[in-house]
Amino acid sequence: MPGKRIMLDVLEGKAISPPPLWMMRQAGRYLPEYRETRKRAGSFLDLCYDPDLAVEVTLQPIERFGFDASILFSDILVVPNALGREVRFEEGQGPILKPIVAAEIAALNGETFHVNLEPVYETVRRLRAKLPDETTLIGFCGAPWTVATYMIAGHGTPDQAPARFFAYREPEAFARLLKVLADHSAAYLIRQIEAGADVVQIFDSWSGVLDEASFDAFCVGPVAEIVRQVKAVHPNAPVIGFPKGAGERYRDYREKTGITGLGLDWTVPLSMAKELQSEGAVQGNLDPLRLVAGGKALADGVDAILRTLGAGPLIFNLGHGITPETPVAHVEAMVKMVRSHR
Ligand SMILES: Cc1c2[nH]c(c1CCC(=O)O)Cc1[nH]c(c(CCC(=O)O)c1C)Cc1[nH]c(c(CCC(=O)O)c1C)Cc1[nH]c(c(C)c1CCC(=O)O)C2
Repeated sequence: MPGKRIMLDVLEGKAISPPPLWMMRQAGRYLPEYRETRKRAGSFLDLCYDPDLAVEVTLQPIERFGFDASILFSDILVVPNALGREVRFEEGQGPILKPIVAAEIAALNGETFHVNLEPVYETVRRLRAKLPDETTLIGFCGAPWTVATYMIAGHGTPDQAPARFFAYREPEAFARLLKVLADHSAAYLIRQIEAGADVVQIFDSWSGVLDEASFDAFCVGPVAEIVRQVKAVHPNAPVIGFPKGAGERYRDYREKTGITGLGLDWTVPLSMAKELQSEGAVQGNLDPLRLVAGGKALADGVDAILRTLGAGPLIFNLGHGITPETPVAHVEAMVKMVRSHR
């Protein structure tokens, strides 16, 4: 059926064979054409805020591989940046922010939030106009907990100890930070939907470092609040939640947050993924390192997912972002394997 966005059918609970396919971080450094465009932008954030260049890199993986979905090229850290926090990306180091202290949280200022993010909305509008009809356009934001971890530490850490300490030592300031982030992230997603995003995904990359009570309070609660606010304005917009590393807590994340689709990291057992699929669409979950390795490791990984989950509502994806050292030929091989599944 020409012009049909099959990923939206899957998010309504339908099984489609072969399943729709896209990759987290599909526009990025593993692509030579991305590295070329990247050289023309000043900083990484300049690239995110330049609609001409952001549209160009968003479309690169669609043109090369014909994925079923396109994800807006941006970063989760544009939200703190638009709230007035300093954010930089250092070559080979990842993000650097000015660490926020408790006393600064009350002063976080959303007055020019949407003005600052207007280039992102413009990118979404142009993408929807340029993409093939059958390509689903995904908007996104980071979950409040994950964004807060970078705001507090000022950089990536292996276990997010600075944010966990902050949450325990300054509970009121921390709750306020999560609330500011949830409200602004919801408003940001609503604007992306109004600009043309068909689906939005909430990346909770660091949900796996929390104990049970903190997971409920810092991940589930704020994501549920975002979903509530988005659905109040756009009741039919599908929302995908990706609580990376949530383990056992994947079991009730969808129900407690109200998300439509559930993004699975590669450690989620396929037997559990199959159970989760009985409640609605799942997305995932190939280990990105199988894609780097290629050959039998890749074929076995793809095959296991398709065999176990292929008869239910599945969006084929990686279990986390593609890594820069991935050979393009391995991506081509994966696309062929998924597309030949019947
Ligand atoms: C935690 C997080 C961030 N950003 C993001 C997350 C959540 C997903 C995840 O866990 O990976 C989300 C993100 N970042 C980027 C996208 C683009 C859309 C896509 O293709 O998926 C998305 C969805 C581009 C990017 N974001 C970044 C790059 C690389 C920077 C460059 O090209 O110079 C890209 C393409 C930089 C970034 N941005 C961030 C980090 C930690 C880094 C450095 C590590 C790295 O380089 O991979 C924060």
